[in-house]
Amino acid sequence: MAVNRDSSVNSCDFVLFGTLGDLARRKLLPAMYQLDRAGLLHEDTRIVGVARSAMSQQEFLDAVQTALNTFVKESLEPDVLSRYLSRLTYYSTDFTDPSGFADLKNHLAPGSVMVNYFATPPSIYGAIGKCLKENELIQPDTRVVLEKPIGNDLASSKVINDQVAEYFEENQIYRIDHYLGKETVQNLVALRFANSLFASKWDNRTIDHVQITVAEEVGIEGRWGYFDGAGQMRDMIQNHLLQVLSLVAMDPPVNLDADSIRDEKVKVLKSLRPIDHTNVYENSVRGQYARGFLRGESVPGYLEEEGANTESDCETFVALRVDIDNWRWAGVPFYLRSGKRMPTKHSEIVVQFKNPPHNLYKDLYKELPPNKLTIRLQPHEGVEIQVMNKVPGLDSSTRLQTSKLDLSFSDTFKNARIADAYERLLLECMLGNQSLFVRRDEVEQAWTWCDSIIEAWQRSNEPPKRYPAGSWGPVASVAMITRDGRAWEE
Ligand SMILES: NC(=O)C1=CN([C@@H]2O[C@H](COP(=O)(O)OP(=O)(O)OC[C@H]3O[C@@H](n4cnc5c(N)ncnc54)[C@H](OP(=O)(O)O)[C@@H]3O)[C@@H](O)[C@H]2O)C=CC1
Ligand SMILES: O=C1O[C@H](COP(=O)(O)O)[C@@H](O)[C@H](O)[C@H]1O
Repeated sequence: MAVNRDSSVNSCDFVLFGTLGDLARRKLLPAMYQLDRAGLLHEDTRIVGVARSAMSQQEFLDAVQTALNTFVKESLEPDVLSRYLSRLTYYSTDFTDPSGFADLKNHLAPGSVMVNYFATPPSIYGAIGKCLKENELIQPDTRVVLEKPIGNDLASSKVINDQVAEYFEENQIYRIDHYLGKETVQNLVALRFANSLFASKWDNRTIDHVQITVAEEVGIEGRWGYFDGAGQMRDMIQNHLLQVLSLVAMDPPVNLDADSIRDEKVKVLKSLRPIDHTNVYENSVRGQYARGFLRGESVPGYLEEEGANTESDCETFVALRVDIDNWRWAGVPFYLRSGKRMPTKHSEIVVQFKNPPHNLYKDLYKELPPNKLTIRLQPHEGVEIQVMNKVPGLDSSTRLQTSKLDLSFSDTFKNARIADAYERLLLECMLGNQSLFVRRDEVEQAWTWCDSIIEAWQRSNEPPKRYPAGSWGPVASVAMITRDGRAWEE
């Protein structure tokens, strides 16, 4: 059943800064096409692509069509394509030159809400804000969408947030974490709060521990320049994994309003037990992939990637044991791991429940296999519950077996298309709903916690542990969880 809310999108001027860049071509322009195809763009909505290169309108349309041909999975529908292309205009300027913005208003429709998407390096967010302001292009209903990373640490994130805050109020700022746009991540909230089965069993009385794995098969995809200055901690943990953890661990929000949800998420982030030089060895593992095999093919190690600097100690894998020091989660560890060049792309949350207080089947099992709730984020999106069952039969002694209640999205919601995360996020932004976007205090709290770990790693001066590409990371990550008498879900 649909949540009752006004989903009609007002007409927007969607102004895409960095329209010729990788993100715009791979994700944003295709996502807008899909929204148009689904009838979710107002007929007056326009898309203004802004970039530095001089280019004619026709050359721009050709470039967009090439991007759509390459990155839209379905074949393009001619009538949708022509409607979509007719919404587009190209505007060329340097984003740091206010005089270059003088004509931009001629591309905007009076009465439309202006949604500015900064698909550019964060270092120029402030400069673009200044140019918009000086050209009187910022109204109270104007919005701005910011891409990650917001900074490289707490200090630099504050600088970027301060720069943007000079021109936009917090209720105008939409910070992207594309994991929040994934269907399965949104389903987490529904699963937790629309089912009494879970709502009443979601704390340290029933749950033993939680695992969150985001494994990527890809390496750094030619992005050495960016990635080597970031590493997996900043690239994935600081944002995506901590956002997922917050949704798993948060208390029930008062309602589904953006700030109600974000208030609860930030409380979780504030309750994360700090990891610093005193406890970093027990609670963290850093790894870096070496040459290995993926699907039978030899793949290069991190230090052999294009653009590589052979000295780099940058991590491509992180495993963490995280404690949440609050009433609900005291004594329940959350194990997080994320890495590049894992055997397969595979992201999931596993909630492992405690065993019943007394084992009636000790003749069969010294310890009963635990109930597990697995939320498969991607691929094969779905939810699975591991339960114990009696094996049918007239045997004199009872036999038990673990089996799975499997709610695969593709089987359950037949023919439902799983929208790309950016489609959902762009739509919500045009609707003016900030609940799937990250508030400033969340970003800064996440940085505070991650900075302490990064600092402890730097202080220890220990290089990351090597793991062969195509494996599940360094053995030290297995040792970390085994010390607690637990095991990673494989
Ligand atoms: N690509 C991805 O998958 C992801 C990207 N991001 C983030 O999104 C943002 C954009 O990334 P991406 O698309 O990969 O980057 P690109 O470098 O491919 O694109 C950035 C665009 O910004 C333009 N630009 C930069 N400076 C100026 C300027 N002063 N004036 C005018 N144009 C300028 C560039 O123009 P020109 O070509 O003329 O230099 C380019 O078109 C970054 O913050 C990145 O971290 C986040 C998640 C994933
Ligand atoms: O933000 C990022 O995410 C991708 C992984 O996203 P997914 O949707 O494919 O799971 C990651 O590869 C990239 O390094 C990072 O910047």
